[in-house]
Amino acid sequence: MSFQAETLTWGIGRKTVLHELTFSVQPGEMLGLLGPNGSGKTSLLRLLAGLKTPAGGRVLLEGTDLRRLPRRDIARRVAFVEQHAGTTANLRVEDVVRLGRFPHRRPLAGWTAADAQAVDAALDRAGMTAKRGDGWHSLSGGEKQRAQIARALAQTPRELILDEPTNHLDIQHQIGLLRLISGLGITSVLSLHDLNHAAMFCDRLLVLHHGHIVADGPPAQVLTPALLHGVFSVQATVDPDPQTGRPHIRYVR
Ligand SMILES: Nc1ncnc2c1ncn2[C@@H]1O[C@H](COP(=O)(O)OP(=O)(O)OP(=O)(O)O)[C@@H](O)[C@H]1O
Repeated sequence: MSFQAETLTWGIGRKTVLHELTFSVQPGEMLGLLGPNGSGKTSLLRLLAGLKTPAGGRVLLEGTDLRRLPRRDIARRVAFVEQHAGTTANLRVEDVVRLGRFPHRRPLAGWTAADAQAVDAALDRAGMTAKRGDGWHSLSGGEKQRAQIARALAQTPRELILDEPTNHLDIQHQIGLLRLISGLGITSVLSLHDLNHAAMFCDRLLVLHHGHIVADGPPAQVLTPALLHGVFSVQATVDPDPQTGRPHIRYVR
């Protein structure tokens, strides 16, 4: 098992945001996290990345409670692309991507050929090689997003967590990014708002509603008209795509 959440609960002040969530993520699986605005997706992703501490229950990473793992050990294998991640420093794209190597570097050790190779490969996979020398502030929103993804890939993670990674991307780059993630062969957990994209690429979908898991399974099992109406308050028909057999949603206006 990559991640296991056991009766995971988190809240802020008196408000419980996530209610006793139990689920697991298999190694190599691409898990899509769906839910309306405010349903708790970002909170859950931050708990999985060890950036928040559960109020109840726990998160296990390959069987070990995240709270027992040093931050650096987590960073060596789990990469997190946050929503609105950025930097105020005037760094070049390449410098931002190089930050992904930090958890792998030993104190006083220099920059190695393996570090350079990981950065080059990450820039290439994220389609950012041509922009590597550009200043952060000169990038468009979508380019910043892809540079953050390159930073995460430079970390050579075994688990990749992404919070709405297709935000700000044009359609070509949305599809390209989801294809890239699904082709990595590593465990990934990502929140998405485009349900058809989730159906096209994810192995499994987990749906949150008011901080509760209301569905967990393969896309064809999860994305039913009843769920779309009950959770997302939309009328839609769902048919299997003739080529892939995966569900395709048509919304009713
Ligand atoms: N630091 C915080 N302070 C106050 N409320 C918070 C905080 N973090 C989360 N919440 C609340 O928890 C709930 C879930 O928020 P979260 O950002 O996890 O939802 P989400 O599903 O990612 O939403 P969206 O799709 O809009 O990004 C919201 O009601 C939010 O206001």
